[in-house]
Amino acid sequence: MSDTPQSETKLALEGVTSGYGPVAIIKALSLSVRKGEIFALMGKNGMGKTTLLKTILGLVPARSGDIRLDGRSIVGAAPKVLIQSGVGYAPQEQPLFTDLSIRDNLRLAVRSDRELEAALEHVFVHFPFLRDRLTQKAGTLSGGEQKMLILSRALMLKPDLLLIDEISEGLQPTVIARIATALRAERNDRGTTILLVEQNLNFALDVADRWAVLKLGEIDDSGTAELGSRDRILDHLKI
Ligand SMILES: Nc1ncnc2c1ncn2[C@@H]1O[C@H](COP(=O)(O)OP(=O)(O)OP(=O)(O)O)[C@@H](O)[C@H]1O
Repeated sequence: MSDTPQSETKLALEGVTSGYGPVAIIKALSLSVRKGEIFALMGKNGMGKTTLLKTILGLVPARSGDIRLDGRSIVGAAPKVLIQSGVGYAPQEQPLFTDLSIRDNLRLAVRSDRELEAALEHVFVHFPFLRDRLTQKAGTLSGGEQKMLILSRALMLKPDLLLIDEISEGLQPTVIARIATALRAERNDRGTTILLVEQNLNFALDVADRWAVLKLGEIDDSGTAELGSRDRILDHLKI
């Protein structure tokens, strides 16, 4: 997976090991994501997908190896600094403040009220329903609407690299289709690079250019999203 020329690489992991306490979850993993690419990382429960995203963001420290963004090492960088310099993160756990309004939840993603208005316009392009519901408490949104709000928050600072953790989990096909449209538009219009952790194979293969399967913290298989990928990935996801 390291055949990509350096000039076209947005994100490169080289021999990265990370985990919790003495336990290594990600094991000497190497992965490279090209600029403007949508890359789907799949794997069964507990294989380390979320840990990998958190390691990229610095929420879980890399014990060894290197992580490079646009060719520069980001190991040891503070998550806040990475987010302010163009990395968007839509976490799997519901990270909304349910008693706060939609506007206030989105306000948390930007540095000033001045930045807020322009950022809101950017997310309204993808999810126009939010425009009329800014004062509504986030906790009163449906599950699907909350996921769209979580994604909107990650999009507020117009990231160059978007890390998304199982956004499709528990969602109806119509909501998944809206999210797929938004992700394609972000990539096509702005060249955003997207690393997607997914269990929904149809959604992943619908939006992704390439995929990899993670097994016990290592890349078990990888390929381009094309006819034939489905059965190959399904084989890896069998219990
Ligand atoms: N904070 C933590 N402390 C200790 N172990 C953890 C912690 N978070 C996750 N783990 C363990 O790390 C392993 C990988 O978890 P991770 O959440 O990265 O997997 P995943 O592939 O994202 O799974 P899922 O698809 O179920 O979300 C699991 O065995 C999990 O129990």
